[in-house]
Amino acid sequence: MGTPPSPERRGPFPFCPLRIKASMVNDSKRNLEREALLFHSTGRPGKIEIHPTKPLATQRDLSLAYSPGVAAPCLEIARDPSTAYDYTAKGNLVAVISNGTAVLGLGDLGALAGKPVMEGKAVLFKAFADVDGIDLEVDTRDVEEFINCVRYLGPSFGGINLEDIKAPECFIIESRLRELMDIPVFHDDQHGTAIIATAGFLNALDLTGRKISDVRLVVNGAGAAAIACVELVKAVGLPHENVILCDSKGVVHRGRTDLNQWKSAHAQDTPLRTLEEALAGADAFFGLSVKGAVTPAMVAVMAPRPIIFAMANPDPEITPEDVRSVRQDAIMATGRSDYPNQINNVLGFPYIFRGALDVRARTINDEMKIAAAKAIAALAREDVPDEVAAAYAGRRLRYGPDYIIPVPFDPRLIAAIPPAVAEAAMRSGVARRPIIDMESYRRELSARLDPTAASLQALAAEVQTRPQRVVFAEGEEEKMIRAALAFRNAGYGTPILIGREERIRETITSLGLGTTLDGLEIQNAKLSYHTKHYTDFMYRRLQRRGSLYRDVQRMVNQDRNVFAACMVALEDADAMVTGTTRHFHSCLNDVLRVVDPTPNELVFSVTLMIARGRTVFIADTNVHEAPTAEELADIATQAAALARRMGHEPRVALLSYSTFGAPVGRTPDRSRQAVAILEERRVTFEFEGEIGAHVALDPELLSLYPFCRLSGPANVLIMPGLHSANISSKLLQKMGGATAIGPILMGLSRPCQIVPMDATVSDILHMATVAAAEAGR
Ligand SMILES: NC(=O)C1=CN([C@@H]2O[C@H](COP(=O)(O)OP(=O)(O)OC[C@H]3O[C@@H](n4cnc5c(N)ncnc54)[C@H](OP(=O)(O)O)[C@@H]3O)[C@@H](O)[C@H]2O)C=CC1
Ligand SMILES: CC(=O)C(=O)O
Ligand SMILES: [Mg+2]
Repeated sequence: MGTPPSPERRGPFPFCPLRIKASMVNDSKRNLEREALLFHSTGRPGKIEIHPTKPLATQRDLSLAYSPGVAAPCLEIARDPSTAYDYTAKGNLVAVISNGTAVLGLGDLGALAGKPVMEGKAVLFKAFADVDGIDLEVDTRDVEEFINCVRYLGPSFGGINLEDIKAPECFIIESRLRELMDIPVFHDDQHGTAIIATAGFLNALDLTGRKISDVRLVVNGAGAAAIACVELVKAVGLPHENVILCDSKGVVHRGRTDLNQWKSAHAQDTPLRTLEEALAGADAFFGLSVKGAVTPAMVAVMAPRPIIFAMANPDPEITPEDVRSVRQDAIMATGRSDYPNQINNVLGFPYIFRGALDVRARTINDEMKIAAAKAIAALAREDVPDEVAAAYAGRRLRYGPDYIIPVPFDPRLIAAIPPAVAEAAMRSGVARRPIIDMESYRRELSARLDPTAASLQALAAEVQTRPQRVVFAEGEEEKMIRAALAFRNAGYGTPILIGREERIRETITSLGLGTTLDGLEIQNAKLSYHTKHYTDFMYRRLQRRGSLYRDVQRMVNQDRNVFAACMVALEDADAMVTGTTRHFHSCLNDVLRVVDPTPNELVFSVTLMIARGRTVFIADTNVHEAPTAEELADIATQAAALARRMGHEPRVALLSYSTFGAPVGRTPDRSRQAVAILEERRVTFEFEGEIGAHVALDPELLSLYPFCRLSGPANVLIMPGLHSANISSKLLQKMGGATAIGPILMGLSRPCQIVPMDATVSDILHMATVAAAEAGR
């Protein structure tokens, strides 16, 4: 590793290029599995926890939340059950209920083993549609026992999302529970899948110029998802005789005596017996069965411009690569997020329940399902706004064969699907609380979502299209190695680990993270052929700042941060990340010895805090102990620019303990002067101060100051000093349960990021991505 590369490997990036080999693909799969296990087990095990929405700190709180006060809402609800929606969480709460008999396409794993999927669905409910989901795993395969367990849960929830229950039991369970309960009961694998598949199908028909009445569809799988998909496409116009269904025994035909009533309803009088025979000349294929059920030879004989939706999870019936090997004219979709056209019920259930809950629908009927399918199909045909396209950079998000369905991180989904569902519920008479003003409902829906997830996704996508060489300075540390491998596997570019190759290799092997170093680069500072060049560079910088040549030589040889920063400064790498073994300031000093600040910018840090669906940018969380008014104005300006880059229209508050002059003091003066400087600079973002955090974040308190120039609660909080910024962000994390992204180091002329010492692998990966995105701009 320490020898110079051969001349032909020199160039803008004089190191080994990223090579994708079979061993890397296997490693990547193994890494994903290991990372998934660590993801689920790190910190508090699992993916969800419950937060109270009311204070419970005093005797008074206790007597309101619990006995004796709680008696009042109990009596109100007893008198008028509909007030349960006013006094309890019922109206926004959905139970994700499973017995684990058809967990994804993995089969009957049982109730307990299905729990990670159900927790995942609960998380998606929250993240995409602000619905509170809770998973309930019911440990029985007996239909009656299952029904009896669920039927009495109605008072607790606004809706029931049944998940991963195999056919045919799921049909009986769902239809009986729908009769027994007066809240929506929705089997996601049936209807969620059917809605999304139908939306994609309508668009694929449109793009291939087919009329639904002429199309011949073959469906592999005759279980929950497949039967529901067939029923919905028939409901939108596909003739019954045009659909051939296959199960594990082949074509579902009239001559079979082993069919249940749900399969029988779709059986055809046909001589066809196998999937292969059925696919000859077929226009379209839906796979809702198992991995690998379809071969390239089968799709080779389909009609011209075939529509192929291989939706088994986690692995499709046939991969897009295998389809492409025989059919370049196919419209191809899978259930996965790593290929174009993801036909997955994640696009449906959060939003369908959002709409149904918001009108307190009694049920989710066919009108609501068809309205959802049409809304999704219509959204895909609309022009994709820049911020959505940016989140999937490198993918052509324009209505066409590779974009027949919106992408999951499209923030327009929440304003498009729930209103369609709610309107259909009102039209079909199942809405118990109709929405009068649809326009303001749409606005409310958009405001429910925080743009941070989409903007982080945008950064990741940006990096995937412009991969970068990122130095992971503490290259022998386990967390850094794991983050570097994740960086490589995500296609973000080449990670460069600083350290001894043998040590790094041993760690990778002992972690079971594969055997290949392909796509990774290792630089041992002591042996590197760069050392001389870097030492000369550093000596030029430090010779008049008290350093002898030998001091500088030792620094480059022994200090990984200095070596890594030299790589970045001299453009042997694009960005760096460090911080897990030394304190922030020590790392920052190392970096500042090598990398200059951007002219006219201040070096400081911003931390994004995400709590309860709201993001605030807090600055300066790490660098300036007592910023001057001028510095506060610079921090405000640079932080506002970052917020804007991340999809948030900045509303900057210069915080203090004082609000508009009360009480007076020296610290508020600095914030007030900073506001005056921003006024002079005629900046193009909203700002206000000095102002207390409680006022800046609360629209009601803000309304007490009608002259205040913030149009809504602040989202960029400029603290008067390091103590308040640093302490409040840590308090938010530790006591408020906020998620932190950062600190993001601002104002350096080359991208270098320093993670906190307790950073997780995901934190390091996030910051490497932030640094790489900055390098790519
Ligand atoms: N993309 C998405 O959003 C979704 C995808 N799915 C996927 O659909 C698949 C089925 O799920 P679900 O309907 O819930 O499960 P079910 O258990 O209800 O149904 C499975 C069906 O697959 C059939 N099957 C199994 N092996 C084969 C085979 N080799 N050839 C043909 N058919 C076969 C079974 O046949 P038999 O009746 O003879 O046993 C059964 O009809 C899973 O892979 C799941 O991940 C499900 C929901 C959503
Ligand atoms: C996506 C989903 O629900 C499934 O594969 O079961
Ligand atoms: Mg499922």
